[in-house]
Amino acid sequence: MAELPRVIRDSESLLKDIYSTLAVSDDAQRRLSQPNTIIQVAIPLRMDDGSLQVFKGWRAQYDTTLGPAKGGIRYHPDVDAEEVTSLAFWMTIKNAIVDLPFGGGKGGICCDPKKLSKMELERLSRGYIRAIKDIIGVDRDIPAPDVNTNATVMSWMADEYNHIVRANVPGVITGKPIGLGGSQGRVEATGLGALKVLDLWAQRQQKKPQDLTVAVQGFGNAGYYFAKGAREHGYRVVAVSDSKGAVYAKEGLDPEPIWQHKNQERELKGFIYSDNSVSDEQEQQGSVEQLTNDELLSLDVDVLVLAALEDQITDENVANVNAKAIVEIANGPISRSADDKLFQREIPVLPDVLANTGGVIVSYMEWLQNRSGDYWTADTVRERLHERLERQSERCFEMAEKHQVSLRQAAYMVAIERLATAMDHRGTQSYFSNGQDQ
Ligand SMILES: NC(=O)C1=CN([C@@H]2O[C@H](COP(=O)(O)OP(=O)(O)OC[C@H]3O[C@@H](n4cnc5c(N)ncnc54)[C@H](O)[C@@H]3O)[C@@H](O)[C@H]2O)C=CC1
Ligand SMILES: O=C(O)CCC(=O)C(=O)O
Repeated sequence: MAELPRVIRDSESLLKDIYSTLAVSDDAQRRLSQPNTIIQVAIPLRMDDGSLQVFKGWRAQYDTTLGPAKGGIRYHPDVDAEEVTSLAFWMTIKNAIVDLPFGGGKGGICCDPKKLSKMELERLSRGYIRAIKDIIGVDRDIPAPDVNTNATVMSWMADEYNHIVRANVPGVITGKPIGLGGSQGRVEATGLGALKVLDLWAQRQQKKPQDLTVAVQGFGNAGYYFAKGAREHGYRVVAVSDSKGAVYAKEGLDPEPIWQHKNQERELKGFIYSDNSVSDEQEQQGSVEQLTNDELLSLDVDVLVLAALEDQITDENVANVNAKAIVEIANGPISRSADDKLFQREIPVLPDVLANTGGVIVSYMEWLQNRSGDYWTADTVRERLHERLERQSERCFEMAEKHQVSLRQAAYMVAIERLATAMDHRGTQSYFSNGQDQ
């Protein structure tokens, strides 16, 4: 990569503002401006028809001052070195915000998993681990799920790593299935963590869930659990979308039958017309409409939740946003300049680096449980998740009020204060997760 990754170029003005408010040493500023390690690997895959394809994969470790790198693995046709580096930067920031003893990493394979059979997917996942085995490890870099990867993929990966090192090391990967070292509560943690952050923010604004309408872009793992939990907490979820389209009901949707439909058909489209599993309530209302993705993004709702991918709100469509507040569950769904425009319009954004930390927090708990061999109940996981989110969200809310800045800027300030202090204490001869002394 000839120049700095886009996320760093885009964050330049945000970081500059932070450096002018907080006393951040020049050394720490320089360190934060460059990724630590990024490797590109080739993964040969024998296809079911006997042919050979070679896939490109990456693992980036942006910074490991606070601990081993931590972050998910994404399977998507758009994955490239720049994307994983940006995502690893955000992991560095978010792990620092919620005070985890981890640095930031992210990985991915450029592929379309929908076009691979289950056996091909397993061989590809195992091949990826063989290719990156030297830079991961329970105290080095701990991958986890992200877009298009799940607990089954994580169990293949952990199993492959165990074969390589000839030992059972469940803590090298988190997000595994329960029974194979997975933690209670990990699958739903990202969506429910974001809901907790929204609850805390709404409480502070003296807003009640019953008075708030919600639209969710991205009805995948995170979006589904968010929508389900939001409905249970009393919010009115009026719309959800996936990559092919959206459904809308003014009176509110029940996410459960929509999720069943999506799992059967692999898309939301056609939900109301072809599906018998529609809830009684929806049937009585008979009012579920199909919308385009663009229409969902411009709905006049109290809360728009972005739970799909990066760059969904940009200069091109930010003027169409009619929501009163936005929650980012996806990483980087709002471009930097669109974010500035939302701030000028006084539309608060609960930023990704705080709102989507539920997943990595429960991954941390899984890692702790794997290391101790002592497994916790779902209640214990939930209580600890809520307690950490309450403490760290309050810190961000207070920082925003004290400095009269956006919640994103406040969250970055919390992270950079922690990172810079650790970097200054640590000095320049740091051990890096790639195993090299620098
Ligand atoms: N799974 C996790 O633990 C975490 C996920 N995230 C982020 O949350 C986001 C979603 O992750 P998952 O739910 O795990 O992925 P997923 O793959 O389960 O779901 C993504 C959903 O977004 C939909 N989608 C894609 N493009 C869309 C578009 N243009 N409009 C509407 N929907 C679209 C897909 O159809 C799919 O339903 C990603 O950005 C991920 O990085 C962040 C933190 C943790
Ligand atoms: O669970 C983890 O370790 C990280 C999840 C992730 O990739 C993310 O928060 O974006």
